[in-house]
Amino acid sequence: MPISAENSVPIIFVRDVNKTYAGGFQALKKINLEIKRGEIFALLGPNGAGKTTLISIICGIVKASSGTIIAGGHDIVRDYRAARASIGLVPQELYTDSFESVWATIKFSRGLFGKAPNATYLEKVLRDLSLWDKRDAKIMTLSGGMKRRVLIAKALAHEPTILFLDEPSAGVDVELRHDMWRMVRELREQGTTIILTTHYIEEAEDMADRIGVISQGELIVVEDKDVLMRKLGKKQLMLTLRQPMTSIPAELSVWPLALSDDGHTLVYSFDSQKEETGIAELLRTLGEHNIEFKDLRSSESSLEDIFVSLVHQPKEALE
Ligand SMILES: Nc1ncnc2c1ncn2[C@@H]1O[C@H](COP(=O)(O)OP(=O)(O)OP(=O)(O)O)[C@@H](O)[C@H]1O
Repeated sequence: MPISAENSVPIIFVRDVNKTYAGGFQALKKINLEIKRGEIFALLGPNGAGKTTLISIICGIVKASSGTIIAGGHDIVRDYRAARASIGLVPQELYTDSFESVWATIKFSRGLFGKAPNATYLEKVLRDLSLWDKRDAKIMTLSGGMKRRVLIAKALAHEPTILFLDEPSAGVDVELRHDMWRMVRELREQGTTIILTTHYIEEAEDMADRIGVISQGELIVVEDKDVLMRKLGKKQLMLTLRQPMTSIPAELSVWPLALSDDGHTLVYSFDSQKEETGIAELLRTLGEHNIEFKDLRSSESSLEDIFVSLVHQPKEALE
């Protein structure tokens, strides 16, 4: 999407949002977040971290205890209808046991947001989701996967500029996942902003422009995916030894080395950001001590490794 003054303004502002549920549990702690127009933003976090709560607040389903949210230029409390009209939400749960047909349901959804009928657009949405043949079927007769497709069609029926997908891949088959991600990419190309939560971290690694990590109600990181991977990613060099070891020799104790349980592999962790990785010196030192290896390979941490270290030792990971 071309950069212009209009699309450089974030499409969602979340300011100092707190949420304490009726029982006294604080699910969100002072969340501040800006979502850029036209980006794919992945919100990651372990179970119960507060992802659905945050999405539900932005979509006006749950009320924040304090704080302000502007979505699509509208305050979500003072100007709820206008804010909500700019948002499409694909929720986690399937509450679609309706007697209505697929077509009637999405037509109704569009009307709810005050949009003029547009059969051509709705047909495209159904075709893109392979639902066109099912347009006259009653929703309650559809399979779980088909119902999920209907939820996506419903969310898109009023042509929202912001689309939320809450755990879109949970329990869906490969085909639907492919269709969904193809659509998401297409929507992004047309300028739609997409915010998703997912437990499939490889998916966020594939799809997202930026990543937010939420843990115990706090947003601990918001970063460009590539920057995050570069900044927090660690590399490892694995050396398969010619002779297994029972422990790391004392002369190598200054090196950050680990030995595999079977004693066959030495693992050297290094910071790929640094100019000096230390590999050349390590290999020289091994040679001096007649430690021979028969194979050598390197690996890079995945977003999943980074996510796990962030959630378990946020301070260490961010230092
Ligand atoms: N209506 C509610 N009343 C009280 N506590 C709630 C309510 N809804 C959610 N919570 C609690 O708030 C916390 C955050 O829940 P939330 O559903 O936002 O997490 P999540 O990150 O979406 O988790 P998951 O990955 O499991 O979907 C959890 O501890 C949950 O038990």
